[in-house]
Amino acid sequence: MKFFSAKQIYAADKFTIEKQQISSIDLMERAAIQIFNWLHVRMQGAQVKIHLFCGIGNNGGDGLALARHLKEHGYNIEVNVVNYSDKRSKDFLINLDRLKERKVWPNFLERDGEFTVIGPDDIIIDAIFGIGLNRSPDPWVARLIGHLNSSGAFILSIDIPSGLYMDKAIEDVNAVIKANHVLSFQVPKLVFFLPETGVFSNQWEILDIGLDQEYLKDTETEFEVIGKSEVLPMYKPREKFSHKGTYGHSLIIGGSYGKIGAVTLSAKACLTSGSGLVTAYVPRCGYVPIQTALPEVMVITDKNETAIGAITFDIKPTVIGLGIGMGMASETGDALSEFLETNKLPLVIDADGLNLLAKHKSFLNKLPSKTILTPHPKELERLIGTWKDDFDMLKKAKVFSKKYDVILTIKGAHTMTIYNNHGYVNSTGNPGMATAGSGDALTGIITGLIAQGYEPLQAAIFGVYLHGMAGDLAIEHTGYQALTTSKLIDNIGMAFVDLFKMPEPPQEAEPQEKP
Ligand SMILES: NC(=O)C1=CN([C@@H]2O[C@H](COP(=O)(O)OP(=O)(O)OC[C@H]3O[C@@H](n4cnc5c(N)ncnc54)[C@H](O)[C@@H]3O)[C@@H](O)[C@H]2O)[C@H](O)CC1
Ligand SMILES: [K+]
Repeated sequence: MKFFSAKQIYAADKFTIEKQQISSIDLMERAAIQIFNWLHVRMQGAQVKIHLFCGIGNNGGDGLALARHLKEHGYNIEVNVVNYSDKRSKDFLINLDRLKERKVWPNFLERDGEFTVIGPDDIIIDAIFGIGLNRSPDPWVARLIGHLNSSGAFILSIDIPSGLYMDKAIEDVNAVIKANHVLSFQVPKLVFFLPETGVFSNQWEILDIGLDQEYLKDTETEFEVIGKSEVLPMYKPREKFSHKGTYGHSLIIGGSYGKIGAVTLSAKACLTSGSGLVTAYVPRCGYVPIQTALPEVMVITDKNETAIGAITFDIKPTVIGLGIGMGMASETGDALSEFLETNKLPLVIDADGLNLLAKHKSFLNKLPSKTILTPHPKELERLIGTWKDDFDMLKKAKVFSKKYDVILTIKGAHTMTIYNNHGYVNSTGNPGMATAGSGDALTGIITGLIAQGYEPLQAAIFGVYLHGMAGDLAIEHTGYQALTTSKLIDNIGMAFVDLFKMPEPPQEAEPQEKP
């Protein structure tokens, strides 16, 4: 699914209105009915106090239309208009009139007014700002937002938590609604996935308001979210008359004294993701542990006992995964430098491999095109320098990726793969995966996919998805805390199987229009 900019969403509205021959107020009504149905299915008429806070734009208009439906179904509502500007939108005004016709009189909140008391068991509907926010809220609106956040009430945000911008960082974290749940229209918003802004939406879901599918399909976007429907077409089925040579030979280079386990995990993940053959290249101290732990994996040892001192081998691998547990010894750096001079094989580089690239920036010019780098944020910082905020980070990552023609897979709650000015945001994975060796497994999976003939960019995107899905399947038996990388690797097979599972049918009753 794509991430659209606010401008593209407005264009989608316009396109839909023209094509479906409806008016903008009809689209707003659809949006409000969807939200009403969502609430009504869950609340079943419960008389919990619902405080609606509506701005003066179309987000506020959605809130007013929702208030009307709630009123008509006997809910216990109180409507507040957050009167932050006199430039009220047309559809806001139409819905204000429709509400007044039903004898609902909103409170108009002004700069110097008092705010209503809200109990912790009440519900707040946040319809103050939507995707149209373009400057910081006035201090009194920020104060109101703080009042709502500290009320302890459940906050349901319409479209986006008020105070979040669609395309830039927050200036004042105290002027953003902390939503318990967000009902967002038609498409996910990039800010739900970025670490600094994602924290304002505890949970979110998308409501279909019938925007034109053709427009959504044909419009190019800078970022997209990667789910099952995006990776399924990438999957390469196994051929009946194939043999292990068909699926490539991966070489995993890394390890140092005390960190042989990293290579073991990576090699195992590589094998499990389908690489035909896997060889580990490790210092001598790694020979016995890897041969013992992984009988399927071949081992080549370095001349040195405890750290890699020369990267030379007489096998012909398809792809190399490099850097896990490798350490930063100066002779290892020299070995990497020499290796990069002549290497033409596709590379996946992680951990100390990345730290060595950051330490010797000249190495970056020696990387084959479309080398995959898999940094976590600290490793990324060493490569691209510091950033002001998430948007700045994405900008710098794109510049870096372009400069060196590398694929950047930036690890996090929503791992993002950046290449060719485009970002692919992963949707699988869970906090249990913040555990030792998780990244080593990812390197192994991506390497294993390249071995089988996946293009590097596809291997990075698909590998990240499978890694997250394996983690998601594993926690069903372990919970977050007890998830180990070994257990994640044990679930890679089922992550492939899951690609072909149909989604479960919805459990809820069908939402209804008005009775
Ligand atoms: N296709 C859809 O997704 C639909 C979405 N709908 C809803 O419409 C809003 C977007 O509405 P818009 O009027 O463009 O913006 P806002 O409601 O966010 O209103 C902001 C309003 O105020 C001005 N403004 C911006 N920042 C400030 C500020 N700091 N202080 C004062 N005023 C400010 C700005 O110029 C706007 O005019 C979307 O989120 C959905 O909720 C439709 O209802 C259906 C289709
Ligand atoms: K909102």
